[in-house]
This record gives sequence, C-alpha cells and structure tokens, in this order.
Amino acid sequence: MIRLHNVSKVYPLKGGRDNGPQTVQALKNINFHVPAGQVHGVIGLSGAGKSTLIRCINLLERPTTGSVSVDGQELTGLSRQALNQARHRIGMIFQHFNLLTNRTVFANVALPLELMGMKRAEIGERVTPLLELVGLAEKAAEYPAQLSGGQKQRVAIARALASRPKVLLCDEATSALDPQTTSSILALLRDINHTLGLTILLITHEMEVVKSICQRVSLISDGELVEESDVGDFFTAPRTQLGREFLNDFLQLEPPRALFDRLETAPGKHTHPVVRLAFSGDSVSTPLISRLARECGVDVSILQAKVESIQERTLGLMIAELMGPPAKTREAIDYLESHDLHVEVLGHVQRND
Ligand SMILES: Nc1ncnc2c1ncn2[C@@H]1O[C@H](COP(=O)(O)OP(=O)(O)OP(=O)(O)O)[C@@H](O)[C@H]1O
Repeated sequence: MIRLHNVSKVYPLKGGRDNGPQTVQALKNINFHVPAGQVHGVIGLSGAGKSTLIRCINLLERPTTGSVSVDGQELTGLSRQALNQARHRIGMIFQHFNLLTNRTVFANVALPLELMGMKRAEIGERVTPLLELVGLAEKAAEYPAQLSGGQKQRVAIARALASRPKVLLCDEATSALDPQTTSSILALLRDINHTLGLTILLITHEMEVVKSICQRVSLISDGELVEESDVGDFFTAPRTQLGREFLNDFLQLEPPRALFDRLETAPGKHTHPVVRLAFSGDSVSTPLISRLARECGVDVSILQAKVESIQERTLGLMIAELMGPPAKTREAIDYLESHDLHVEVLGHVQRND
C-alpha cells in the first residue's frame, strides 16, 4: 500500500556558515513497504528523521531522490493536480490537531469535502456518520476551543477520514495527550483499522503506542532505517543496540544498580554470567528455570522479571545471574536457546561463592 524506494531527503541549511555544512541529510536511501491493512510504527530519537519520513509519504516534503507510491500509484512523478487527487487517498493527523478554530466541529470535518467540490447534502451524509464513528455526534455545533485534547484529535481523525482514504498517517498523534486519552485514541485507531481496513503508518517516540496497536515497527537513526521487524520480535529481541536501548527504557528492565556497576564485559575464571532472557509462546509456561537447575546443575538468581502482553502474544522477560562453573553456565545458555529463549549476556560478575 505504501512503498518507498531509495528515498533520500537533503535540506539546505539556511544561513549555513562558510566552512560548515551547507545541507542536512534527513533521510538516507530509505526502502520500505507497508502492506494494505497493516498498522506500522516508526520510532527513532529526536532528529532521526521521523517527521521528514512521514511527510515524504504524502509529499508535504518532496524527496530529493527516490520514489514514493501509495495504493499502487507513484506520487513522485505526478502533476500538481493529479497529486491533489491522489492525496484524497491519504489522510493525516498531527500532534497538535491542526483544527480551524473559527469553524465548528462539523465544519472542520466538512472542509476537505468542500474543497473537493462536494454538494452540501452529500457532505452532511458523509460528516454525520463520521462524527458518530468518533463518538462526537453531539458536539457537531461546538468549536475546537470547547473541546478537550482527546476530543480535538477525534475531530481531526474524522476530518482525515472524510475523503475515504486508504492510508492514515499519524504524526505523533498522541504525544500531546495524557495516558488515558492516549489509550482511547489508540483504541479508536485500532477500531478504524479493523472496520475500515485502513492502512496506518504512525510515527512516535512512545513504545507504548507501538506495543498497543502496531503489527510492525521500523527504527530510524540518523536518517537511516536500521531495523524493521514484527512488533513481537522487536519486543523479544531487537537486533540493534538502539533497539535494545528503546526496549530497556520502556521495560525499565536493567540489572540492579549495585550489580550493574560490578558487571565486567569479559568472562573471567571466577565469574558468573548475568543474562537477559526473553521468552514467548510455550516457553512462558514451561518451568525452564527449575529444569536448568536439575538438568544443567546451574542455580539461577532472578534479579528482575516481568510478563508483558504484546497484542496476542505473552512475553516473559527476566534478568538473572546464572551461578555455576563456566562450562555449566555455557551449557545452561545452550539449553535455554534450544528451548527458543532469546538469551543476551549482559556481562559477568565475580562469584561470591
Ligand atoms: N525544513 C527543514 N530545514 C532544514 N533542516 C530540517 C528541516 N526539517 C528537518 N530538518 C532536519 O532534518 C533532521 C530530521 O528532522 P525530523 O524533524 O525529520 O526528525 P524527527 O525524528 O521527526 O525529530 P523529532 O522527534 O524531534 O520531531 C534534523 O536534523 C532536522 O534538524
């Protein structure tokens, strides 16, 4: 549904100094595909290029090189008029809602239809069910200033859906909202995805958003797409250091400070490994830790543990010290991996025994 091929974006730097760089490369050769009906999240640190990426999809920003297709149509080669038509298939919502303050809720949602030249009666037939869909039918005559943040975002969602798009782009759509309102907006987006089959691409810095509605996630760093995976896989075993940092920040699953300070990177003659274990599916309910003691002769000291539900998957996460002679702890790690656990050795601590 959304396809980016070798997309790069270079911004000129206004007032660039004589000796300094004259340009910023915000996106570097991005290739990715979001199939129809998928909810896809893009995460990255501030300045990584997330906004530029999402704005390149409806050509609010024109890529410097590369091509963008939506619903099988390449947008980058279209005339201005054809692009305006194509944009009807791409709705967008923003962090600060971007509603017109001097228009009522109804008139805000009606605006894109007026711009398309739709007749008044037809507009009414389209807008009223949309306001019902977002739960704001009784607010039709009110103005944005009379609404809460969550209600404003609902109006923005209704407006984005007015032209019956195939794709909804969400630019940090919940970042200005409190956690409870965020949950209700995410539930609405999930509902729209299911009932209308809408493809949703969202950018966010909140892992909670990714966890609760995305099926796939892409990580961008310094303009590059560095990791892309199913959300369940990302939460189990991110492939990049940055991915691990995002996950650890979110899960707050780090070894206790006192132990962390004692962690050494290389194993020694008298050290124990400290591991981060991630397990999903059958292994969540299998008593692997007690079997480890029985079958490998290794004691396990659990330092932290939690169970997360990532959509339909249950994910267990644990930080543990494996206590035993080096040959035995290596055997224990092999044993865990052979039972589909993801094992990351965080470091080694001196044995106290
Ligand atoms: N119009 C512009 N002119 C020049 N540089 C820009 C422009 N827009 C973005 N940039 C630069 O491009 C890079 C990527 O910016 P972008 O806004 O896409 O990042 P982001 O990941 O969305 O950041 P944030 O999460 O802080 O919004 C940054 O270095 C930024 O300074």
